[in-house]
Amino acid sequence: MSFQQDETAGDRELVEAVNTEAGELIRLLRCSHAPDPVLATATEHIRAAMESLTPYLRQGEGWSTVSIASDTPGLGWLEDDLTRCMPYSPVSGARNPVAPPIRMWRDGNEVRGEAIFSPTYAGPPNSVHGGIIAAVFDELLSMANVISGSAGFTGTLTIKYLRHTPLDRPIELWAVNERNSGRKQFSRGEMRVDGQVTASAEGLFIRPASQMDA
Ligand SMILES: CC(C)(COP(=O)(O)OP(=O)(O)OC[C@H]1O[C@@H](n2cnc3c(N)ncnc32)[C@H](O)[C@@H]1OP(=O)(O)O)[C@@H](O)C(=O)NCCC(=O)NCCSC(=O)Cc1ccccc1
Repeated sequence: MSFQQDETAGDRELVEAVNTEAGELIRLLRCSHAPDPVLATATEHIRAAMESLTPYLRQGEGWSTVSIASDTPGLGWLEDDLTRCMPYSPVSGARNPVAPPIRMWRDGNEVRGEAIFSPTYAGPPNSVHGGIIAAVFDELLSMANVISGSAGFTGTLTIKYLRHTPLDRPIELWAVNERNSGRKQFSRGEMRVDGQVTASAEGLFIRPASQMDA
C-alpha cells in the first residue's frame, strides 16, 4: 500500500512544511514560559489542529507500520539528499516533526551533512543530549552503509563524547563505510564544530541471515 501514489510536488512540500511547523511548535512549547491564558489559547488551537487531522489517520500495514522507511514510490535517496529514503525517520525524516533539521548528502564514498539542534534536544547546559547524538550517529553510519551498497541493523554502536556538542550552531556530520564482510558492515563517523571533533562513533551493522536467503 502506498501513501499517495499520485502525490504531487506541491503535496510533498505541504506535508514537509506542516511537519517543520510542528517541530517549531515543539520548540516553542519546550522553551516558552507563557502565562496561563496564553497556554489555554494555545491548547485550544492545538486541539483544533488535532481534530482536523484525526479523520485522516491511516493505520495498519503499509502506513503506521512503515516506520522510518518510505512506502511512497519515487521517494528513493538522492545523492544530494540522502534523508529522502527515510522520510519518517525520527532522526532525519522531513515527515516526522520530532526530527531536528538534518541534511545529509553523498560525497564520493563518504556521507557529509549538517544538523542544528534547538533546545528541544538539550542535555547538559547549552549542549546536545548524548542519546540524541547516538541516534544521529546510528542513522549517519547507516547512510554510509546504504551508499556502500549494503545495509543492516545496528549490532553495536560505540560513541566517544569528546567535548560538548553545542545547541543552535551548525554541526558538521561525516561518516564512511570502512568495509563490508559477509553480512557485516563496519562504519565510523564524526560530528565537528568549527572543524573540531565533538563526538565520534564506530558501528557494526548486520544484515539478518533471513534476508540473505531471500
Ligand atoms: C541482525 C542482528 C543484529 C544479528 O542477528 P543474527 O544475524 O542472527 O546474528 P548471528 O548470531 O547469526 O551472528 C552473525 C555474526 O554477527 C555477530 N553479531 C551478532 N550480533 C552482534 C552484535 N549485536 N554486535 C556485534 N556482533 C554481533 C556474531 O558474533 C556473528 O559473527 P561471526 O559471523 O561469528 O563473526 C540481530 O541481533 C538483531 O536483529 N538485533 C536487533 C537490531 C536492532 O534492532 N538494531 C536497532 C535498530 S536498526 C537501526 O536503528 C539502524 C538503522 C537506522 C536507519 C535505517 C536503517 C537502520
